[in-house]
Amino acid sequence: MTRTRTQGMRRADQRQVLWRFRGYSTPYLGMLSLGLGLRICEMLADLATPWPIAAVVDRVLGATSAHNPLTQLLGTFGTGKAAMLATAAGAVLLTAAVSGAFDYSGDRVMNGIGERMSVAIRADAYAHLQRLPMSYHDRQAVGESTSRIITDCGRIKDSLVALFSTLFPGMLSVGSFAFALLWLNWRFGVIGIGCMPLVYLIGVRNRRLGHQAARREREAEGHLAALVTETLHGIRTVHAFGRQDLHDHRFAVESEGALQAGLATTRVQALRVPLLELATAGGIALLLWTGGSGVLNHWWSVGQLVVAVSYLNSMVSPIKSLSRLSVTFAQGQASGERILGILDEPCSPARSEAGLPVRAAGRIDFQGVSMCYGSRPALHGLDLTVLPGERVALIGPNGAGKSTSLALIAGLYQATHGSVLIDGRATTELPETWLHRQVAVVLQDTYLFPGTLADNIRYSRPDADDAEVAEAARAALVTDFALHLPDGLATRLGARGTGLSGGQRQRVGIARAMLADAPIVLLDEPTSGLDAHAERLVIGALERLVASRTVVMTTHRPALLDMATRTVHLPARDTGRRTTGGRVPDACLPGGRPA
Ligand SMILES: Nc1ncnc2c1ncn2[C@@H]1O[C@H](COP(=O)(O)OP(=O)(O)OP(=O)(O)O)[C@@H](O)[C@H]1O
Repeated sequence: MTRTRTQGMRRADQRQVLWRFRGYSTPYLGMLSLGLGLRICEMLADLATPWPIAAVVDRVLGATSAHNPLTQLLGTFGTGKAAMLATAAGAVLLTAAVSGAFDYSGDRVMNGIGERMSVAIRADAYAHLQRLPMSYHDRQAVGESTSRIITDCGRIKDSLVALFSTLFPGMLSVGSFAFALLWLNWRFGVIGIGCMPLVYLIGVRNRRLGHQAARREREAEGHLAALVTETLHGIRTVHAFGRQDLHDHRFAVESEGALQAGLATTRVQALRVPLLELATAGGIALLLWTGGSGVLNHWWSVGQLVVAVSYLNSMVSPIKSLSRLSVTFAQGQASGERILGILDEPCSPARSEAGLPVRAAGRIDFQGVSMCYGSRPALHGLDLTVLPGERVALIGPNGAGKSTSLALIAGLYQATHGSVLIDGRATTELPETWLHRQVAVVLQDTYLFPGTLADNIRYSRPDADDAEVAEAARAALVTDFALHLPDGLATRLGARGTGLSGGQRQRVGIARAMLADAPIVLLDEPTSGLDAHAERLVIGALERLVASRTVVMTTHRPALLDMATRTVHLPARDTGRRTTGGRVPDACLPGGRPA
């Protein structure tokens, strides 16, 4: 009983998944009507297709024409047998050409709707993913997110294209042929319609099995993508330690999962065709038997039986396509769930900048701030005030929470207890866009994007003109090494800035921060990986960056510490509280609140 209820609920949820994307079709309702109109015209041409053949059978080849109203039309261009055959042949060609033209236009319109909708879904999912808080990205592997945006959106596209180019026209075809059979003779109609429930049941069963298999397959593929991305990110380490075999093994384990899920999908697909063939062959056998008896009893003509068999045959092809859709939709549904898994994650709300100064004075307050990453505590009861223009260095052992403190100022995370304030306003209440303009960050390793050196400097302020970029590059000592590059600041960088040394990348990071011209500068161990010479150069650049700004830095390097006007010591987590008090949580509850 419970199981049945759960299954029922799950099925309702599944329907909801597809329904949730309906809003994306609104801009294309006009196109949709046009596409349906074209499909109806195509359908009418398809319905006319067997009639010239039937007329030939009934009037030219000598069968009875009494029951076939269209035989008269055969004589339009002459009543000689040759003329009538030529008329029938021309009519067959004409209906095929008309049907083909409508098929082509209908396909273009309907496929276009599916393609456009899926592009919009992918764009929204990507935009939303980028705006999700760091806590989401911490728990989601990069490869997994990539796989969702690329592969899952691709599967949704396949489903939408199938919906518009196969499901709608297929249902229209099946319905029209069934109706035409009914119009020909109620017995034919009953046989045609009788096949449908069986076909529907086969489709439903396939969809249910296919959905489970597709969900397992997509999860396994997501894990594979995560594995590949992580290995390639760490490819230098892989080569340095020669551990390719280890990664081969991990890949093989994940691949096995994907293989089993893929095979399950194949099994579902393979069963579909024989079941369907059986159902439709039964229908045609019944039609031949009933139809043949009707011809023998002179209830209808041979030509009409030909038309009926042709209609039933024509019903089979869309029915097969429709049943094939069950697996496509099952995959689309599983992928839809994974995309909704992104779209349903809450982003921080957009806030107005009204009443905020263009430029903050630069005061920072930590008021009893504690921070947990999930259930892992990172910072405990920190009270600290940094006045405008001060340069504070946070020092302490590894894991004391120094980087976490900087991340809280930059608004990358929210404190689980207490508040971080900028000019007296809690960062959680500030609009993200405003906060990002007030805070510039130089990290331990500057990430460079594909593009030129100048593009990478301009990343912090896209509206900066060339002169401003060149000035930032000069002040951050980027020009010194850019002069030796083939195209200066216009030199294109390799992926993640390959071709530049660590110190050079840091100087580009400093130029970025300079161009941002923010009143608050955060330095997170910006010289930690550099040799003494590179460090001297980077510190030279940093001295220009920090002038007359509020600076909070973390560093273990004495040369950088010399730039600080004050140092604050953060203790190791288990040694208790920091200087000015605040309760120290021993653990964090799973919800992220300090215990
Ligand atoms: N994104 C994260 N997810 C989960 N735990 C994290 C994350 N970032 C940091 N931590 C944990 O929080 C604690 C504080 O880390 P943090 O990086 O702030 O320390 P730190 O003082 O800057 O250390 P270090 O001197 O080694 O850079 C550590 O125990 C760390 O493992």
